Amino acid sequence: MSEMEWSDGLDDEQRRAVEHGATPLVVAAGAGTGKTRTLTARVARLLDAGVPPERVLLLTFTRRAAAAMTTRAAAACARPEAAGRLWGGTFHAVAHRLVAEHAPHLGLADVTVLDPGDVTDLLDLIREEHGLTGTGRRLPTSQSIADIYSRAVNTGTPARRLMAEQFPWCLPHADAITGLLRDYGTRKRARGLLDFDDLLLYWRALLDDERVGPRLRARWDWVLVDEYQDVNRVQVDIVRGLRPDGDGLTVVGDDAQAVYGFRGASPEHLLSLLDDLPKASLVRLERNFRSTQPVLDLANVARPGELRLRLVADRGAAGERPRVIRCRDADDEARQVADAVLAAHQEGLDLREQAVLMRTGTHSHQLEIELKVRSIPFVKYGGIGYLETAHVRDVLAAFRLALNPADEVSWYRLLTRHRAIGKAGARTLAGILSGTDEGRYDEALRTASDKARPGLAATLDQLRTAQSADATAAVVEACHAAVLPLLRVHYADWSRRSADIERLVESAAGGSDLRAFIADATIDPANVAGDWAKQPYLDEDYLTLSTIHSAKGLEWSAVHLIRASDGAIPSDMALTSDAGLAEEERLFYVAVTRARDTLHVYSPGRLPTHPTSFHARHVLAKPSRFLTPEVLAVADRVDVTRPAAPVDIDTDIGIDSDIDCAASRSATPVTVPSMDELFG
Ligand SMILES: Nc1ncnc2c1ncn2[C@@H]1O[C@H](COP(=O)(O)OP(=O)(O)OP(=O)(O)O)[C@@H](O)[C@H]1O
Repeated sequence: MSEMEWSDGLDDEQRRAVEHGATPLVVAAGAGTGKTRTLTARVARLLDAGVPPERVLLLTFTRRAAAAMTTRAAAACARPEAAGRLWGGTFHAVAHRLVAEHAPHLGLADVTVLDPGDVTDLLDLIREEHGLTGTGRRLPTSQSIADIYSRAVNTGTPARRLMAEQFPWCLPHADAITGLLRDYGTRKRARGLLDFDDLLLYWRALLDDERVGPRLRARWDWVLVDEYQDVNRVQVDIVRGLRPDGDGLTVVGDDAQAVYGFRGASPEHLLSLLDDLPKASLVRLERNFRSTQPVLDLANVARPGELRLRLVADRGAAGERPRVIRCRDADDEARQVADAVLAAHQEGLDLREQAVLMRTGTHSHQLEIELKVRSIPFVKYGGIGYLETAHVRDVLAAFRLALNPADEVSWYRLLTRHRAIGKAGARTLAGILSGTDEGRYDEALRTASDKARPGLAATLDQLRTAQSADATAAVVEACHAAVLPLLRVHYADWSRRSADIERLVESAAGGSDLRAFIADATIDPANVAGDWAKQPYLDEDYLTLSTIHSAKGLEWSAVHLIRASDGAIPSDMALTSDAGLAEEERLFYVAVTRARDTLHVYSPGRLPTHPTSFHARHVLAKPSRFLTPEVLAVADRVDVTRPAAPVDIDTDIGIDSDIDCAASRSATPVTVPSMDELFG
């Protein structure tokens, strides 16, 4: 009945991909060519052909994408019940399900997942033992150490080499850091803790195991992977382990949109799949359903990568040429953007249809001030994800303590939220509270300072109640009561955060399995805030400010790309390596392909040396090297600089890159290979 529905409106190439048989299929899909629609239709076709939903595994980069695709696929073939039976989710979520299912084979009594913030907390907790505390000299942050760990594990690079190449300021502490990282691995194993990288390493180990591997492989006939250009080495091994000869495998990706090199991803993985699987077919999607041809003309000349896709607009040749706007400085840039946004709004374009994209979250500081002054509501995404969800993680820490009073990392986290408890005090108290001693709560109170004691006593009271409660709702309520006063102490914007927390608490209390709730919320933290956060402080209509990373996969009618100056895009942090520079070029491509109708690219000639200070020194900046003569030839150039601004010297600006983290390993009957050799 439903063929028409799932195949409705597909173009010829999309249809070829959807109707392809069981041999391996690589879909090279340019920006805006309907990857999502194609993958969804392929799943729907499989279901329509009678494939049992549980034989299909769909791996995506966000939970939201998986949910949307499985629901739509099931609906398109009139089998809504199939949505819940399909295996769909992020690599980490599916890994968690499988690792939990095979916990006994892995020698794990329980599976407790550490999110990237917990990893930093655990490193913070144990760094003192490795001589990495004190105020006598500048020391690497726990965040930097977590980054070193994760990159070493994800790329198989020894930590010392990695430090020499990418974290030179950490090299004087190399011995202490490698010692700390070995200890980190040991502690995790001893406590049954798994970080995000462990989830993938354990999944790979299960596939490599001679008893479990064949059973896992036999579970699915069809494996579909979205955004394959963003998989790392371990994820490649998992996909190949699931479908060794490639039969039933479909991967979709775009080598020009690979932007997760810092997590060990590489566009090479997409390209090498074609070499590794001789039976593989390649379908190229080049018809773009998003943008006007003038926007695509710019995207096509800016496009890096091997696949050489040339996008053609389904909408025909008409459209406004992109503009490259040369402005004097960051303030000027902010005014230009605000003017353009308001002008478009006056002409009827909702703010929601407009976005400002930037390489790094700190680039919009001047613009945010300008928007506030001119009463333009906006919401900002990216770059501050973990800080934004810090309060969510505080509640999760309380939930974990309700289930497991020996969880030292969660104690540490909650203790650092108290008035008058610093990191050193939190380390000592976490050691006491996570012990087995009957009188540990009293001992902790005796150890705490006079100032800290009342707050700590209140927290411990509530947690004791939570630990002895049976019903999930009662556990959740006591945890909520424990955390609320801490939010007030710790966060200036606590009232907004406590509104978020109420949603989260309601949702947790409504379920029966708090353990599963915690695991879900830990594995997909950004979605937790997105799904449950109320946003009462926003107008109905607001402008989006986003890092390019967070804008991936999204689209707006009008896109303003700011700071297209060398040192910002490409980020000066990336200029030291060819690979880094290539990734910046792909980010530029991702940014320009988000625009449907209007694309404005701004290039200030002077940039502040510090993102937030009003008295910051300014340095001169060249236009981004990605604004090549070919790019400029397909754009209208607008110069709003004053003649006085010279622009021909090198940049010297210190701009952070927004970097994610995570880290990992462990062992037992199913052998997970040791990563310790990386930390020698
Ligand atoms: N066959 C089609 N006919 C009409 N519109 C389509 C078709 N396929 C996709 N689209 C539309 O094109 C737009 C882009 O699709 P989608 O978001 O799936 O692209 P994408 O390939 O994932 O893009 P990107 O890689 O840039 O994120 C969407 O608005 C989608 O509805």
